[in-house]
Amino acid sequence: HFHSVGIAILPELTSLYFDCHSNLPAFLLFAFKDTIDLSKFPVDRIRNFCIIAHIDHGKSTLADRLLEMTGAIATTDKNKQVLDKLQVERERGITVKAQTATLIYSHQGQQYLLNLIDTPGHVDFSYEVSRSISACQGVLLIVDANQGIQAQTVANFYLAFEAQLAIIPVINKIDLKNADPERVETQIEKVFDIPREECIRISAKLGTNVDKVLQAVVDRIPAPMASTDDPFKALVFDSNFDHYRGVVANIAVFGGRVKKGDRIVSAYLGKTYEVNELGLLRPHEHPTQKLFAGQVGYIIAGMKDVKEAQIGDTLYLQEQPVEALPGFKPAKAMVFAGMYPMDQSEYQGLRSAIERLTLNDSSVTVQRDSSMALGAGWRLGFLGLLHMEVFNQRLEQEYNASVIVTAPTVPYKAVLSSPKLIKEHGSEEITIVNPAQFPDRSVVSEYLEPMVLGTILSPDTYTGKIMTLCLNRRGIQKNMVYIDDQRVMMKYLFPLNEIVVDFYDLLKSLSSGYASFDYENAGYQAADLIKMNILLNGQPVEELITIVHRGRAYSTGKAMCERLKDSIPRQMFEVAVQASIGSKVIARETIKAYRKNVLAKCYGGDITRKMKLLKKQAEGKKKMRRIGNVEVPKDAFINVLKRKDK
Ligand SMILES: Nc1nc2c(ncn2[C@@H]2O[C@H](COP(=O)(O)OP(=O)(O)OP(=O)(O)O)[C@@H](O)[C@H]2O)c(=O)[nH]1
Repeated sequence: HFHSVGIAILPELTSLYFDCHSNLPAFLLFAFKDTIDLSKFPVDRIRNFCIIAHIDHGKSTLADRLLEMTGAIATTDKNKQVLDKLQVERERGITVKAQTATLIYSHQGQQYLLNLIDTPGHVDFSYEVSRSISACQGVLLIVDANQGIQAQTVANFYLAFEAQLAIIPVINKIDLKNADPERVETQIEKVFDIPREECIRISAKLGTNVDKVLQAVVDRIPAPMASTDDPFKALVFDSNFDHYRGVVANIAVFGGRVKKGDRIVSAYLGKTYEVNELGLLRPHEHPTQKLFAGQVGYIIAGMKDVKEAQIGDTLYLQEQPVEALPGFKPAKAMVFAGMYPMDQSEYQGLRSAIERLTLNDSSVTVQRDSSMALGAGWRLGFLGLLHMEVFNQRLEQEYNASVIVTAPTVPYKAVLSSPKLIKEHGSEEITIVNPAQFPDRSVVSEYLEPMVLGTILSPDTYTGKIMTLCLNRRGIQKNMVYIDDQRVMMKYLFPLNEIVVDFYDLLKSLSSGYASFDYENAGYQAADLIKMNILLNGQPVEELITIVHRGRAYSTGKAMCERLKDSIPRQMFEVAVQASIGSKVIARETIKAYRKNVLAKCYGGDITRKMKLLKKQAEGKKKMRRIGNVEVPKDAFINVLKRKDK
């Protein structure tokens, strides 16, 4: 038996041998390390938890330390943010997709199986947090010892609190010079009503007190309520797509057991599949023979599309049907934008890139769309603007696709008054995700706009500026409380449209980075809305059709024209930039003519330099969209919406 194992894993053995200076212990160590007998972990020695926090408070760093301390990964400098696998995640230093890892931890002579789910901190991805929470019994709520409680700390706390999970407050970054754990403990007592004695002070970076976190996980988080004697029942809490093996679903087993070869049914679609592979995520896939009640792992069962492994779906054995678990609400798209290929010849390529990317992100909604100006394309729905930017960046980076993205819009509603239209749509109320299709006032009895309840936390020195900003964005203050002697928490009701593009950036800059913001859906409200067109030399620009509040039409139109003037380079002729409502022009700017001669820099006849410059100019042009005879840089469509409130 040893011989066969030894040959199969020789490279690992060699390196272990050098570490240990003795062949045999290394050999045994590896042999033990690689075989996990899951049946040795009865339910009472399993803990399922996730780490939740405001962005950058150190979730991923703490996850790395926990993985290292339990031997799931080696202690090297290379293991920074091991769970952040995507290129965008590493570049932007943010977690976009929740990841799972199983750890084996020895505590007071017992071995425990700990399932850790790392979650993203940004508001756009709070949907990932709520689904991670549904697979857990407890959370580590991380708070930065310097920054204290922030908006997402509050939002995430309530997600865990409402799900009745055990909450372990962890104060991170105590190594920082300005760390003030005392003050953070006061905030935790005041805002969350958790006694300060329950807080664990750590430095995830240096590893200080991280062992106490592991102990607390075992001592304070209850074991899952699940029994291996029940019929098999599992919750799909995440899924992703692998080109070779199909859908890999992450599951939390709520009862019974499942093994390779079993025939399972997805409750949502009622389809039957055969289990090809299953196992743990440590954090890389680690196949096992079975998965038992209480455990968290992955399963591959020949599903061809992530839609077959719906998040929140229940899996059960074909011969033992069970009642489906409650599941959870599907993610709701809050921001819509059109996506079109730069050139219609790239349509097929872009289609397959979008298809492949959405295979892995089921929260993006895709509808085919077409426009006179842009040709055939799609209208995509995202959870927020960052989500949209990340998706766009992934399209460009991972699939080398070049796309035109139209100005983002929120889902408005209209209550129709025309019986003909009501019949056509099959209902009185319609949702409008494409401003070009905004119905005229004459056929509508009421327009409705989506609202959100925003939470802002900030040092009180910025309160005045923040209140002015909120007022400018049609915000209505609902509440304001002090969470300690210097910091305030404010609640505002906003139209989603007013905060979706740049509110967060402005809030950050006017508070020197100290204020934080989060929001949740707050239904719809009636609003006086109109459609505004932007024209370039008299030609309407479809990407820039905007729905505005009537009272804002003039100022928004003026600001958009001004910004468009700044984003469009001068052309060889004069360009008029206009905003209009119906046929009435409400604002105008002029871009003066200018002749750009790229060859002016070349003296004489160096032909290769000349060719190089011409090529560079042609590449620059590819990033431009031609409207009438005007060249517009493709990022102008989004930049033009970003306001510069004072
Ligand atoms: N000084 C100090 N820095 C830390 C500590 N823990 C994390 N950091 C740093 O804080 C920054 C953010 O840490 P991450 O672990 O990426 O934070 P996160 O909460 O996972 O961030 P998101 O995934 O984007 O929500 C990184 O630069 C870390 O190096 C700590 O204990 N001390």
